[in-house]
Amino acid sequence: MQTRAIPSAGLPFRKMHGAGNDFVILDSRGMAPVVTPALARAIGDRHRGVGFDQLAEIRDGENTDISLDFWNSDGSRAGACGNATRCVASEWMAETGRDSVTIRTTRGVLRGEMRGTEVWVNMGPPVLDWASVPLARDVDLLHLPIEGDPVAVGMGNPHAVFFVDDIGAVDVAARGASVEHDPLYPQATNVEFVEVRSRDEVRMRVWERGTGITLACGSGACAVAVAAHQRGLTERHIRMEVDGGWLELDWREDGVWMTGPVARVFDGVLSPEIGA
Ligand SMILES: N[C@H](CCC[C@H](N)C(=O)O)C(=O)O
Repeated sequence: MQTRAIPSAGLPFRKMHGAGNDFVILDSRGMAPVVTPALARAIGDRHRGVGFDQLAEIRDGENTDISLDFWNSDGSRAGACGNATRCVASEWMAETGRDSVTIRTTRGVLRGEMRGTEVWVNMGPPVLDWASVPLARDVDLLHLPIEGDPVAVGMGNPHAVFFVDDIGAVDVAARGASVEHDPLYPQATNVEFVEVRSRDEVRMRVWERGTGITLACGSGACAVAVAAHQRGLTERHIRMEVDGGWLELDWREDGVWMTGPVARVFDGVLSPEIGA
């Protein structure tokens, strides 16, 4: 795809948090996209760039209000990013005064809407067939042949959800890094660890594919809500404590809906040298 160069005046960006999941957001509406894998890595470098969990590039809608592309800090694409979707949906509705938004992503059209003061986003239905997660072969998604008996769920990106008795005892970095590249996941996977506290509340910690430990992961939270309900552990509507705060998930007929805190942190301008 044809990308444009960073203008000599620099590239404006916005830094936002969604429950501590942190994003650099670029707005390329009306222009060619600017992000390449190398630029994503440069901006994502916390010493030489800005640092982020994901980079989100807003693009013109295609029969939608807007489109969104997501990148990880290692330069790979993230097929879904629930918390950045909530951040952008919230900003767009505040700017336009509208109470709903449609967003095209690589997994299809997502919808955000205001419910009172809360911004809810429908992250779409879970993907529950092995080839589309994707997994390498036909296995029982509810009991993967990986130590720790995880559940596989696709939310536009792959997830492996582990249920544990004591989340404080899990070495998220060590386990996450090894499961991320398990051969059962040909495109690698995001890895979630979950302690179920009641039928409506869980605690979750996450290792993100291409990024590492983050304070929250929206698509991961959706995958956890689906996995926990499928295992018979929780209701369809739950509260989830993550390292960066609380999310609320509601698995309905039309998809997994999610809400939680969003924060605008700062606006800045990247110098053209960042891409050099
Ligand atoms: N933080 C994101 C998910 C990033 C997933 C990414 N690490 C991938 O490669 O799939 C979220 O809120 O959904």
